[in-house]
Amino acid sequence: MGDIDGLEPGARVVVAMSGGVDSSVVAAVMAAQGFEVVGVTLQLYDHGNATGRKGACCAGQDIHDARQVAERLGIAHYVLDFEERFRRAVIDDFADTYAAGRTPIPCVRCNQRVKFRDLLDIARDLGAAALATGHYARRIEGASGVELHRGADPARDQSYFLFATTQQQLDFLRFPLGSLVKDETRAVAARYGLPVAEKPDSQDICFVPHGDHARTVAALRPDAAQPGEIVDVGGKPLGRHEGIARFTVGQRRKLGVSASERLYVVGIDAGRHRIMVGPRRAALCGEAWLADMNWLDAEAPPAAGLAVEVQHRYNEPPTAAHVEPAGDGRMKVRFATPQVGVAPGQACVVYAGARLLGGGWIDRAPLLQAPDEEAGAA
Ligand SMILES: Nc1ncnc2c1ncn2[C@@H]1O[C@H](COP(=O)(O)OP(=O)(O)OP(=O)(O)O)[C@@H](O)[C@H]1O
Repeated sequence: MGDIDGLEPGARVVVAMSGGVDSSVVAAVMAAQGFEVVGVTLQLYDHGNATGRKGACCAGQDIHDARQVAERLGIAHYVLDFEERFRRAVIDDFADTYAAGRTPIPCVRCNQRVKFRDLLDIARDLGAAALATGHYARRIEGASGVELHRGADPARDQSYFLFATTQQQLDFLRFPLGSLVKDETRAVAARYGLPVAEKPDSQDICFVPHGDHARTVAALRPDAAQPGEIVDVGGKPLGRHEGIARFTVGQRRKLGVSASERLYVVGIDAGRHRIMVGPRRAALCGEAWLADMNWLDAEAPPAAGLAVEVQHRYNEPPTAAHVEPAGDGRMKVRFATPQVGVAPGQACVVYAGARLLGGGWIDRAPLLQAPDEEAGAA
């Protein structure tokens, strides 16, 4: 297992332990290699709040699992109450983004605002030489600094969620699972007799029970759950919906309208609680404007018109594109092939092969065929 390079033998390392199999394996392997491992688990949310019992239900189980793994390994382990910070930095942003008709990615916000900021500071305060996580991404020492690369397991690669990582954070981080595939991780867990070796993979968004994100948003921002109209690109009503938070641009399932051809969400008008749908040709987008761009190689922002590959959604394959400054602080991406599902709020991440160069938040993604004015654009 690679990627613990640059650390002195026996150095103190903080491992971010979620209670899942991945970070448990990181802790086990680093402890076995002689590092002084300090496990830290963040209490991020608590579905047991309603019962008044702290740590009840899922979050509590994960903390319990992390504690058991730490005991088994004989390492120090701390649980930190981050609920308030996580709510402010991640959950509120998640709800606000949906309420604005956009599609959030809470995992990036969590890495950016919680794990790689507050937790990283705590690791430094604890005198650690590094903060290690169970992310599937590779960190490679390059000629001009540390580079971030896709994880070796294409089905697990999490580099997309790490696009907002700064060079300074990357210097301190370690991703020891980056060169493994998940089956290997589970085999290592079994070899070390970790109680979580068979634990199922965690759900998509840790703080959303049963994957029902619309319900979570509705509880926080009732406005996003207001019913509204579903219209075609000409503004003609086709049906009704139960809240804009149930939709993302590019969505084609569970639209609740029947049509002779397959329909996609092409726009979400939060002000009018309106979802606009259209056939594939109406859903195509040739360009996107990215805000809050983060380049990992700060010395070398790309030349105008840099030819790269971009990924505009986690589950989307990368696609050829040109990236250039838009002149207003944003970056403009021109897709070589028009794309469907370029959703404001998602990240558009720029790669050169397996190397992650940077990324930004999709701010605006105009459709190739502008819809009628009255229908309301994305
Ligand atoms: N509550 C938490 N406390 C501390 N670290 C965490 C927590 N949640 C996640 N992490 C860290 O962030 C990494 C990536 O988080 P993610 O939610 O994607 O986990 P995962 O891929 O399901 O991994 P795992 O099997 O370790 O849960 C984890 O491997 C772990 O190092």
